[in-house]
Amino acid sequence: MIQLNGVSLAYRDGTKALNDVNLQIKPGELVYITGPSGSGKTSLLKLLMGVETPTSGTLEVFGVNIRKGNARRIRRLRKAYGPVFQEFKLIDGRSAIENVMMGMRFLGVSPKKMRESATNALIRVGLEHKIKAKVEHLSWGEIQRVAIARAVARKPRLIIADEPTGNLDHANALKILELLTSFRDKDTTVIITSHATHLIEGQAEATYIRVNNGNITVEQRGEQNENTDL
Ligand SMILES: Nc1ncnc2c1ncn2[C@@H]1O[C@H](COP(=O)(O)OP(=O)(O)OP(=O)(O)O)[C@@H](O)[C@H]1O
Repeated sequence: MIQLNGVSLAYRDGTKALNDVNLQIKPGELVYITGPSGSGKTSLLKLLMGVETPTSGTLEVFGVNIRKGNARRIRRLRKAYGPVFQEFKLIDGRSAIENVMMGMRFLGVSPKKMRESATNALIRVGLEHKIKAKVEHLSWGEIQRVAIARAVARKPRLIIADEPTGNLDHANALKILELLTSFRDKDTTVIITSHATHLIEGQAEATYIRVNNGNITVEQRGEQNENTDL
């Protein structure tokens, strides 16, 4: 469960990124975050990841209070995340599988198990033929798939993807969204930010968070919120 009560975030220079956000995300939800550039989408993700802490209000992720002074528990909480962020670049000169395994370094998993999970994740994203390919030789769509494999090989409870469709044409963007959403199950929450509202609006079962100038509105479609406690 993710719970935000009256959460605001102001950066050190005084920029107010989020104002009084109230939100609850249940296990197994598919959540899209949309909104114009600079509206606060990434700031919201940074809070959920514990990279930033609320300036006011309370934020709890899987029972961990995201606040200053709670760094150790937040670090441990990060094992439950599967981040697909542009900033976490893949490492050139290394193969797809090496990159996926690097994402699992701090999980305390044996090298054999890491290789097995990484191989399965690459197969799941359709890259079985590129397992040993150096990432700099891959297409942009394939790079996104490696990034997704790196996230899901961690067997996360929360997959967070920031603009995963950027730089992709319509058909490939749709495939990446389909792939990401396919990892949602009753224990795995998937949160995706996107500018591309035309790509994501069609979902029958999803929660839409629209961010505008630091304020959010939430629309829930379909049954997913009824069933998550079963
Ligand atoms: N580290 C920071 N210090 C100061 N201001 C910041 C910082 N990061 C973001 N901001 C500001 O906070 C506001 C929200 O930014 P944020 O990155 O969350 O927007 P966004 O909706 O993700 O935008 P985009 O779609 O362009 O990525 C913007 O005004 C931005 O300039």
